Amino acid sequence: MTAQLIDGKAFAAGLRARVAQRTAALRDAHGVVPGLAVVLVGEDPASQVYVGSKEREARAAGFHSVVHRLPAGTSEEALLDLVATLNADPLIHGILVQLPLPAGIDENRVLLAIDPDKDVDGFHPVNVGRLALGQPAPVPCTPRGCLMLLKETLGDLTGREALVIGRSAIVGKPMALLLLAANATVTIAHSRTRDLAEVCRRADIVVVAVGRPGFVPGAWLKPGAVVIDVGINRLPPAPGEAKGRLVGDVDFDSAFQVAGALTPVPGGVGPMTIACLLDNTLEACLAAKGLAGAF
Ligand SMILES: Nc1nc2c(c(=O)[nH]1)N[C@@H](CN(C=O)c1ccc(C(=O)N[C@@H](CCC(=O)O)C(=O)O)cc1)CN2
Repeated sequence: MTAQLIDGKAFAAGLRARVAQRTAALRDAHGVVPGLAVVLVGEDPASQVYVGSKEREARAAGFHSVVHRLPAGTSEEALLDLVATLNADPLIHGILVQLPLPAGIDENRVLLAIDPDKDVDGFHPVNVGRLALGQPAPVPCTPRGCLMLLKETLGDLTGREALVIGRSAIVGKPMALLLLAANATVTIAHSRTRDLAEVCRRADIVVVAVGRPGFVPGAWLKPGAVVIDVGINRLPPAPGEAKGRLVGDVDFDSAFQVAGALTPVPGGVGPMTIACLLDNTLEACLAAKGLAGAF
């Protein structure tokens, strides 16, 4: 038996369509249009692609969509001024500063400047605290998308042994909190974890976010485990290729033989990130208008 492929691309398309429908209903009933501002500093090629997709998908959902593209040499103070302007803009309900920022800009200071109620990335310390305390908060988009795919695949996660490999603030830590809130038994593994293969073999759910191509081989997996691969790594181009292939943090071919279900790269977790961003923005807009839960 080989693994079921978890189609994040299709799931994300469905989520985007639901956001677009709710957005149209909100506009028709109240004349309110969700506004998303994305800030990109510098010319990182991958970030340019992601920000372009965010702009396009926000428009397609019926949002007021604004992108601020700033040169790499932008000062931290200028960026903070822009964030303050967006915080005060009543047409903007969600603000996202694309990461990574160029060296020399203090990422934590910038994220701290975003109004927590407009922080559709869920990276502000207030929202991190709310998530840790189980209070309503915007949830970081990638782990939120992973949780949706897990629930779609497994249903109730109660009592499942879940392993998160990676402890970043953007993926690993919020992922562990979300799994805990879903009543899974959660282990976080990282670069200092001893005998990772053994820890992995006990897990019903494995979420991998380490940024190392093919890091988890099929031999580490419990047969039937559900594997969520967050990694997006571009390999060097093979002879005759213009661009290298995209691969995940899981060795797909060997994992496919052992896992019960597995996300592909591309087409797994990645598309969920932008779909969840749209959903977080709509929720932020509804909350700002006192309409949470109404659409
Ligand atoms: N402020 C933020 N910065 C970054 C975030 C984030 O959530 N907030 N996440 C990543 C990048 N990211 C969105 O910003 C992102 C990554 C990947 C994808 C995606 O759809 N990937 C495709 C493949 C795309 C390709 O061909 O290159 C896939 O996996 O199928 C969307 C968004 C870092 N920065």
